[in-house]
Amino acid sequence: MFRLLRYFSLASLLSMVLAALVLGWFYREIAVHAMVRMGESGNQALTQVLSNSLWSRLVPYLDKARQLSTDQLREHPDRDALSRALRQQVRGLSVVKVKLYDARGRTVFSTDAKQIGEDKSSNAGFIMASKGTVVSELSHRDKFSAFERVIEDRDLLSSYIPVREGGRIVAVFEVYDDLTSDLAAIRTTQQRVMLGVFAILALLYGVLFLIVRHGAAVIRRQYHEHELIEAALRDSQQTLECRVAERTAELARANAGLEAEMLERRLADQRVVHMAHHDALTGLPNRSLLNDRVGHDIARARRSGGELALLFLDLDRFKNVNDSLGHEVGDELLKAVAARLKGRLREDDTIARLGGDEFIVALPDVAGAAEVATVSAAILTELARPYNIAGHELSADASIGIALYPRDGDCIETLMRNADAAMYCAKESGRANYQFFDAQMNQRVSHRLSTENNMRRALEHEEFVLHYQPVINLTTGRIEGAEALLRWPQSDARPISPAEFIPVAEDTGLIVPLGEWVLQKACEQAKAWQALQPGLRMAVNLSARQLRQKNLVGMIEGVLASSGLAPNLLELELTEGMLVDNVEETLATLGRLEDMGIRIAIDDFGTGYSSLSYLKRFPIHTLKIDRSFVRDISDDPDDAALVTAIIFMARSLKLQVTAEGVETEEQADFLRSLACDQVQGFHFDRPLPALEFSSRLEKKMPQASSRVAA
Ligand SMILES: Nc1nc2c(ncn2[C@@H]2O[C@H](COP(=O)(O)O[C@H]3[C@@H](O)[C@H](n4cnc5c(=O)[nH]c(N)nc54)O[C@@H]3COP(=O)(O)O)[C@@H](O)[C@H]2O)c(=O)[nH]1
Repeated sequence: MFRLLRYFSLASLLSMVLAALVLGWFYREIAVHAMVRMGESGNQALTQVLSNSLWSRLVPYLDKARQLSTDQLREHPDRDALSRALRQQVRGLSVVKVKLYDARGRTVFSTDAKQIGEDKSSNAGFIMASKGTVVSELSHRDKFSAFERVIEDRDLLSSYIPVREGGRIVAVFEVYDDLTSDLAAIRTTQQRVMLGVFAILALLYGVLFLIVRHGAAVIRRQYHEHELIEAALRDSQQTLECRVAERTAELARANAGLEAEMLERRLADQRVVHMAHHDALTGLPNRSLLNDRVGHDIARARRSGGELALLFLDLDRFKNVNDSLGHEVGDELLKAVAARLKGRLREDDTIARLGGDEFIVALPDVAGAAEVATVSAAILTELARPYNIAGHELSADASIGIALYPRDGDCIETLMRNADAAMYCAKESGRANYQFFDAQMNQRVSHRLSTENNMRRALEHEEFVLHYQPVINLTTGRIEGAEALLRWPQSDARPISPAEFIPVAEDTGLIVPLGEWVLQKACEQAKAWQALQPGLRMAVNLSARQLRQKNLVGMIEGVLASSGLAPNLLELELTEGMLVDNVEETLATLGRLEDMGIRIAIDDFGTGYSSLSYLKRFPIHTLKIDRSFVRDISDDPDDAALVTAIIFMARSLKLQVTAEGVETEEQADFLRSLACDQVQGFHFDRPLPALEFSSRLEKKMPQASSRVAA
C-alpha cells in the first residue's frame, strides 16, 4: 500500500528545511545588501567629512607625496599628523583603516604605515573610483592590521571613494569598516528567520499531518474495504467460475447424453423406419416396401414397354413344421428359405415376406414367360434341397403362382391377386410346382371370396345349424355325450362341407363370431338335453384363432351363465398343434378353463406334435384318437399297435380315450377288446340334427351293436 504519511512527512521535512534555508538566504542577502549600502553611505559621508575637515592638510600632503619616496612618506611628520587627525575623526566609528591613493594609484597614506607606497593602479575598486564611482566590497579577513594593531576574524567593508577638487578626481580614499558585529547580528536574525519559518512550517506540517493522517486512515480504511470488496469479488468470481465450470461440465455431460440420446433416437428411428419397411423375422422387405418397389418397376416397365413378373410363393405344409416342431424351428426354416431366395435371385429382384409362409418375388425386366418359368423352376429346386435346422432334416417345397405385367394386370393389386389365385391352383394341382395365372383361376378365387361373403350373411341371418354326433360308451352302448359339428345348409344345392368353409372362416377371422355362436347353441342344447339324459356332455371344437382370442375365457363364462350348463358338462376340443403356440399364454388360458371345471380334449390325437410332454404340462382330460389310425386297425398292424399304445398310455395317465371314425363292427370289437372308453363314428351315428338326436336320447336305445343310418 502507498505510505502516504511517510512520504508526506519526508517531503514536508525536506520542504520545510528548504523553505527555511531559502528564506534565510534571502533574508541574509537583503540584509547584507542593505548593510553594505548603509556602510558605503556611511563611508561616503565620512569621506566627505574627512575631506572637509582635513582638506587643508590633505592637499599639501598630496603635493608633497608626489615628490617623496615611499620611505620618506612613511617617516614624514605630516603622515603622523594626518593619521592622528584621522583617528580623531573616526573615533567611535566602526572604521578600522583609512587609505589614500593619489591619482596614479600609489598609496600615499594609510593608517597602517607599512602599506604606504603600494601600487593600486590595477585594483578594480580603485579604477572604478578613479572614474567617479563609489565601489564597496565585503570580505572576511582572518587577520587584519588596523590602526597599528592586528585584529582577527573580521568581516570588513572596504569602500573606494573618489576625492574631487574642482570637479577633478585628485585622490581616492579607501575606508575599511568593521562590520563583523553587524554581520553576526544578520546571521543571528537569519537563523531566527529560518527557525521561525521552520517553526511555522512545522506547525503547518503538524496540522497537515493530522489532516493527512486522517485522510490516510480514511484511504486505508477505504483501501481495506476495497480490498475486502475485491477479495469478496474474487471469491464470487471464483465461485462463479467454479459454477460456470461445473455447469459447463454438466452441460457437456448433458450434451454428451443428449447426443447419445439423439444417436439412440436416430438409430431407433432408423430401426423404426427399417421395421416399417421390413419383415422382423427374415429382414426381407415387407408389403409396404414391396408395393413401393413394384410400383417403380411397373412405372419403368410401362415407360420402356418391358415385362415384369410377380411370383406368389407359399411353402407347402409349413403348418406341419410349426405344429410338430414348434414355432422356433418354423421361424428358422423361414429365415433359411429367405436366405436361399436372396442367394438365388438378382440384385434388382425384390423378395418380400407378406407374413406366415408367404413370399413375393418381383422380377423386373423379364423377357417373356419362358424366362420366368426357368427362374421359378430354379427357385423350387433351390428350396427343395433339404434343410438342417436344430438337428432336424426338413424340406420346404413351395407352390408358386405367377402373374405377368402387363398381360395379367397393370397394377400391383391386380398382379398380387392374380399371382395369389395362381398359387392356389399350384397348391390344388399337387403342390411343389409353379402355375402361370389364367382367367379361370380368378373364378376359383372369386368363389372363395363369395364363400366368405355368404358366410357373413349366413351368420347374420342365422342360416347355420348344428348337428350332433353321439359319443357312445363302448361297454354300455349308452350315449354319454355329443360333438357339435357345424352345418351350412344351402337352399338350392348340397350343403357346403365345414372342411371347406371352416378354413375360410379361420383365414378371415369369421371363426371368432361363428365359434361363439356354435358354443352358445351347443351349450343351450346340452342344457335342454339334461332333462332327457342327465350328465350328457357336449364337445365343441375350438379353432386356433379362438384360442388366441383375448376374451375367450370371459366369453365362455358368459355363454355358460346364459345357457345354464354346468361347466363340467362342456368339453372343448383342441388340436395338438394349438398347444405349441404361445405355450405360456395357452397354459394360462387352459388353467383358467380347468379351474372353472371345463374339460379339455385333444382332437385328432396322433397326427400332430410328436412330443408327448405336453400331456403332462397341460390340463387335458380326454384324448380323441384320429380316425386315420382307427380306419385301418383291422388291416394294418402298425395302426393297431399305435391305437393300442395310445389307449394304454391314456389309461396310465388317467385320461379318457375316445376313438373317432369307427365305421365297422370289427373296429368296434377291436377297440372294445382294448377297453377303449368311448367311440364316435358312422358305425354308430352320423352327426344328427338336434331333433333326431333328441329322439335318439328319448329312445334310450343302446347302440353298441346297431348301425344308425344318417
Ligand atoms: N372349429 C370348428 N370346426 C368344426 C366345427 N364343425 C366342424 N368342424 C370341423 O370341420 C371338419 C369337418 O367336419 P365334418 O365334415 O363335420 O366332419 C366331422 C364328422 O362328420 C366326421 N366323422 C365322424 N365320424 C366319421 C366316420 O365314421 N367316418 C368319417 N369318414 N368321418 C366321420 O369327422 C369330422 C369330425 O372330426 P373331428 O372334429 O376331428 O372330431 C372337422 O375337422 C371338424 O372338426 C365347428 O363348429 N368348429
